[in-house]
Amino acid sequence: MDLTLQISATLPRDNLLHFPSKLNLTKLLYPRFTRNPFQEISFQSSRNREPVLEEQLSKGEYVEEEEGIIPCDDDSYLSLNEKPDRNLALLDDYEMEELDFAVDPNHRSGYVAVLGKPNVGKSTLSNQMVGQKLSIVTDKPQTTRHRILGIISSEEYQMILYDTPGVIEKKMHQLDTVMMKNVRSAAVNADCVVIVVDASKMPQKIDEVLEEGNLKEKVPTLLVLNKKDLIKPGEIAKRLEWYEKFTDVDEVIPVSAKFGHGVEDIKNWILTKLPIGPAYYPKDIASEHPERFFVAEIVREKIFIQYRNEVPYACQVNVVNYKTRPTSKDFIQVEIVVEKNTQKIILIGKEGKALKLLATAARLDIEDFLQKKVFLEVEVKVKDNWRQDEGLLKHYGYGGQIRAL
Ligand SMILES: Nc1nc2c(ncn2[C@@H]2O[C@H](COP(=O)(O)OP(=O)(O)OP(=O)(O)O)[C@@H](O)[C@H]2O)c(=O)[nH]1
Repeated sequence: MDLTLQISATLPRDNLLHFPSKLNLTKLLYPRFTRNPFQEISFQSSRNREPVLEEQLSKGEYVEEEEGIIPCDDDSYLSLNEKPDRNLALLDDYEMEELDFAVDPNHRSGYVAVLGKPNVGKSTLSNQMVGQKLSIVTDKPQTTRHRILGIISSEEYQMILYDTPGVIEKKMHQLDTVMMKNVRSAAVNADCVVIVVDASKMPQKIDEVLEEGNLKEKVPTLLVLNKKDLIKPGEIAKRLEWYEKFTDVDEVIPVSAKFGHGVEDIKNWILTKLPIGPAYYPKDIASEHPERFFVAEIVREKIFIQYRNEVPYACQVNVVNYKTRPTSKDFIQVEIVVEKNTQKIILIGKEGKALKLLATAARLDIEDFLQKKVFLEVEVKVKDNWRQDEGLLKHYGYGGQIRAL
């Protein structure tokens, strides 16, 4: 039984990202894990911390919580690696009863991997399908780093969507290699695959994407010809013909993800490919990622929008402290990790103006996302070559596990 199953079986159902039934808002609550009560707790202020402890903290062996610095056990992490066993189901009795899926023998559910090269519109499409912005979207390639899980439910079905990092040929950093692993692990569990290409570009073979996805046996594959709004109808017909002729996919559908055109056609295609079976998640849940994951992604999106060239790619955003306060604004402390001091200087800007601008833009979006006021504190740190450091990459969640608290 993997960790995801255990979590969902033991946690109250309010701990996942929900779609409230009446309000068209998102309420996010992140999983709270029970800690081993016998775990040793040490108190130490950050000012006079031992260097060894500092290193263990940065490697993720220890974690700083309200009660002090405590050893970080596996229970502190949420595994997003495995596809849960449908028969064990993630649902407790209450949820099973609520879903009443035994009554509907035609209910369908399954996993869908959204694959493609960078900047083709995978995240835009995934957000449109989920009906909510879960993945960040920018005009720069390679902004998606993790697999982002989005859940689309109706009475008759549940589609579990993985938006993945763009497939790249040249892997410059260990981070790129890990990102491609995330593509593979999304594809390997998929019941069907959606490959997105940019219709405004000359047609290209999709072999590289298929190879990176490591699709062992043939799964139903849809090719989505995105950004059709950028070309003339006659051109769309030509592209369609080319992809039907030169790729081994089951169907080609032209869409404009940005404007939502054709998105329903994609959903209908997926639906015919999903196996019959019960839901994996309660129906009002939109994602399994915790609140802090989306907060970090919003800050990262703002970095991509505000800064140019290499700087955004050298940034890692970590939420180091997240306190919900019933009587005042929630307190969120974020660190931006860069690789060089020169990048830190650019991020902060003259008299701290650039960082202030960034923090304000991020705070406004976070408040919009969480539907509540927050106090956001942003700090910039330098960690040489973090993109090459396997331990740090794992700690930052690139190994398919993210901090749950
Ligand atoms: N005109 C037009 N632009 C689109 C469409 N879909 C996406 N875009 C734009 O294309 C750019 C890239 O979109 P993303 O959704 O971030 O692309 P991605 O494939 O997830 O990118 P990576 O993170 O590099 O993998 C953004 O500027 C989007 O606004 C579309 O249908 N029409």
